[in-house]
Amino acid sequence: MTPRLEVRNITRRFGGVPVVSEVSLSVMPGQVTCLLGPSGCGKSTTLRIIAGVDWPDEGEIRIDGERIVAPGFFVPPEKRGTGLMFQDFALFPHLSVFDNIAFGLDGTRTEKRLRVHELLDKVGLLRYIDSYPHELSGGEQQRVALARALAPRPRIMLMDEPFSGLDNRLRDGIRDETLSILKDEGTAVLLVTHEPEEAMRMADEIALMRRGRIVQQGAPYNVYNAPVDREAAAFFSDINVIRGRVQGLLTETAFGKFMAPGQADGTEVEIVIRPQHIKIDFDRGGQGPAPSPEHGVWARGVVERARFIGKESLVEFRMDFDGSLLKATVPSVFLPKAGTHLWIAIRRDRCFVFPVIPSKDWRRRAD
Ligand SMILES: Nc1ncnc2c1ncn2[C@@H]1O[C@H](COP(=O)(O)OP(=O)(O)OP(=O)(O)O)[C@@H](O)[C@H]1O
Repeated sequence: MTPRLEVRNITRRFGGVPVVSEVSLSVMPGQVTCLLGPSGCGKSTTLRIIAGVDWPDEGEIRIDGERIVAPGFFVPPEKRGTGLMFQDFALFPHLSVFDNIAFGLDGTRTEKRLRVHELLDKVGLLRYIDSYPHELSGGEQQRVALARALAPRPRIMLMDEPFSGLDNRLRDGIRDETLSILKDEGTAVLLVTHEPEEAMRMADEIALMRRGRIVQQGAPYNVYNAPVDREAAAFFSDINVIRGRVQGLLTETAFGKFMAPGQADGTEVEIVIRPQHIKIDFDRGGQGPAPSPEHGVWARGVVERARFIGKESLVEFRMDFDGSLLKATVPSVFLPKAGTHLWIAIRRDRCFVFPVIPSKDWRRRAD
């Protein structure tokens, strides 16, 4: 199937410094792809290039297989069939809801009325058709902005942090509603966000961006459960890092030996595990032999501190093996006293093993 949007190797430099480097990504018809990454990594610049308000120094962009950007070739923004929605993409204050939505529409008055009615019905705001933006709440204005962006049936919707201006209580509801309207219209979407939860909630596909590059693209489940490196794992949640050195393909840790396939002897490796994947054996209070292996491999540690953090508790351990610290989140309120000895377990299939990359090399690797 031809991708709705295909970005091939685009690079953009400002003052000779690359801000977007060899970025390639695609969005299939009817799919939501999230461009996810920390502030300043080049997400908005990529989106602006696709929208046609900026241009790349190198690379090519196609929509439905048609070239819209290539060296020496540039289709103007209004001819690309893209819809835009930004956080501060305000409605026209002097126009009614109807006129705001009909603004970019071609066709007869009747055709426009039909389309505006259809969209206002979808966003549940038909009763406000003759109201003015200042008479609507922030969430309602957002829904009108969505209807306006969708009105001309864009081939692809480009959304830049469209929900970040909304207060927390509203945000989840509007996000879900927006997603169902976009799916209902069959619109392909490229959504820029710096929030992993938002990307996981909205995306069919996540493109993870860092220092101007896409470092991983895949379904949310895969990006979360098979991160390419430690930094990718840490972007989605708090992590534990267990350090070790490879000897004959194995690394010795508090939890026994770990396989480190493909790593040469002497290589320093990091075993990464999320705090929610660590189990605690509360029954035997760290006494006696290690518990049964059904929850994984066990090691003993002493509680350093325990805190209640909402729906769960966070327990920090100092490991007997090497004095390192590990964090575990446990459901409900369970706050063991500091100094208590406990057995804790990790499942090998929840661990990711990565070679250590010295921090000074991160930038070199990205450039
Ligand atoms: N016109 C410009 N001239 C010079 N530098 C720019 C320009 N536009 C963006 N940059 C720089 O490029 C980098 C990437 O910016 P961009 O807005 O694309 O990042 P972002 O990932 O969208 O971040 P945020 O989430 O904070 O908006 C930043 O360091 C920014 O200062």
